[in-house]
Amino acid sequence: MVIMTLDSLGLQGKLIVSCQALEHEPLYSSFIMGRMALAAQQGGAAGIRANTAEDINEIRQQVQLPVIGIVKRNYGEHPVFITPTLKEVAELAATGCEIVALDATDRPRPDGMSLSELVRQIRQQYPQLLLMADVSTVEEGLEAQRLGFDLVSATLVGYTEQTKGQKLYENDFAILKEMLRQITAPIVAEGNILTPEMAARCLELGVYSVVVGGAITRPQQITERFIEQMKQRMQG
Ligand SMILES: CC(=O)N[C@H](C=O)[C@@H](O)[C@H](O)[C@H](O)COP(=O)(O)O
Repeated sequence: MVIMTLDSLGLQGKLIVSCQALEHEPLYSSFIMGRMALAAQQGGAAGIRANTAEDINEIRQQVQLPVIGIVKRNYGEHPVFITPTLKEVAELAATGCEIVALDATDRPRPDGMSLSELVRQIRQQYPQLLLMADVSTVEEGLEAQRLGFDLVSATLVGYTEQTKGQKLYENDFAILKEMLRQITAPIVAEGNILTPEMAARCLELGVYSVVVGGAITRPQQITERFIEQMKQRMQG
């Protein structure tokens, strides 16, 4: 078993492209996500973030880049859906992905396991995996650091009850700045990074890596933004 260090993956200062499409989305297909990843690699991405073992297996056939794996799974009405339990971690470990990202918010998990116990069990069973904490607040980031996560990502800013309506880029990435001030673990900028300028700004602020999803791999979102700008210009 090869134990990777984070630095050996070459993600520092680089772009990671999230290639995800859920069941209700037009590009829902492992084949298409594999090709999205290939396009990202050709464009110079240093890593890929992807959802489900099926997509990751296809992506790993197409590209040689490190993969951050997640499994989005809904347990009833439960709000925690990014790699919620050990079951999803086991599915990801089987793909050989280098990093597993999981919900590290302070919300209860669907199986009732605490975050610290989950991390303990993952470290014991899958010592080869690097762990990324998807958080929504500075406090959650600090707790993730305390639990020994290898990376802390702002993925869930705006997506929890506590942060509803917030956008990561607001006030020149104020939350990110606060995370960088208080947390010494590598910080990842992820979520609503819509332009190359925003990605560059995050790096300038000192994040370890930037993850961009929809602005590169969700054409329905990209189309909407074009239309919105065009409408605004013609009305204004
Ligand atoms: C909140 C949530 O479910 N985030 C997910 C996490 O993997 C993905 O749907 C996002 O696409 C990803 O975080 C990248 O963000 P954006 O697509 O905004 O660049």
